[in-house]
Amino acid sequence: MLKGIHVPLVTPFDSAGEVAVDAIEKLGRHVLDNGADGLVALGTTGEVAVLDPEERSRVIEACVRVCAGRAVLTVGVTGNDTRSTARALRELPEGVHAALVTVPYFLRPGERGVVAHFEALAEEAPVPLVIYHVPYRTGQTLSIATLRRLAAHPRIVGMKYAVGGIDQDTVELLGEPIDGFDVVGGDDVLISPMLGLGATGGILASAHLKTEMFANLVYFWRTGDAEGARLSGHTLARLSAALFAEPNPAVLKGVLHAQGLIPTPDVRLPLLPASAEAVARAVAIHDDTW
Ligand SMILES: O=C(O)C1=N[C@H](C(=O)O)C[C@H](O)C1
Repeated sequence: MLKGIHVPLVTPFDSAGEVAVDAIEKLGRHVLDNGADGLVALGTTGEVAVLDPEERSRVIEACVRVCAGRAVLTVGVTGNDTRSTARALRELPEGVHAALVTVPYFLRPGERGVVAHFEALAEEAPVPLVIYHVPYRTGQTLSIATLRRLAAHPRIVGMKYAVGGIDQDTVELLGEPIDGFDVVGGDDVLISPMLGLGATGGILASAHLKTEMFANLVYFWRTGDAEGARLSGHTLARLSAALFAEPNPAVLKGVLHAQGLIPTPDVRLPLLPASAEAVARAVAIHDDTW
């Protein structure tokens, strides 16, 4: 289900600070036209934490319209308590294909708690689950044994793996692929080595830009063109590093606005707008990338 490039859409705001639904649709169509395999609504990049429930629904509905009949739509469902996360999952509308569910953050319930959480959610969810494993944000590490146990669940179909590096666990996890379970990269700068090790794709904020090149990167690794993959991987990593120079998605929104793809570069507090220098640097690297 999670093969190729999936773009976690930013949530554009208009000049009055409201969610710009038209811009979501325009941007979603733009990245799909340029080779993305799917969209992710309400990711970290979509500033899910600062949207109220009604805004979240409007974002999901816009993405359902964009993806209908043409692409995979995954929706981020955040929460660190099992009951309210299960409720949010049950409320997902038709047209959503999978839910990206974060390992419970901040509480640090331990590995057994994490397994119990996901097993309970998998029973209730109307769509398959993709686990978002990002220990530097959640504060909860997971062993290989736990990852494999979760992967064996028939309703858990993949994992966005973003541990901030590539270590022995990464190599072990990708070294023995599990049938029906896709591991996708979620640390943008590391996507090329992750694909080289066997990740099936990526959920990458950076892929709003140079989407076709990101799609080609997946294709190069899949078809064994190591030279092409290495070259585009290094080039795209430079772009990603510039986009993540300040807290995501501030710089990315600055670049998308500079390109006329979203009406304002605005983010909501506690995020601050990107500095002019960071945006100018990312624009320069972007314009120099092919
Ligand atoms: O929203 C997402 O999904 C992503 N969030 C990550 C982050 O903000 O740290 C980055 C990744 O590109 C996708």
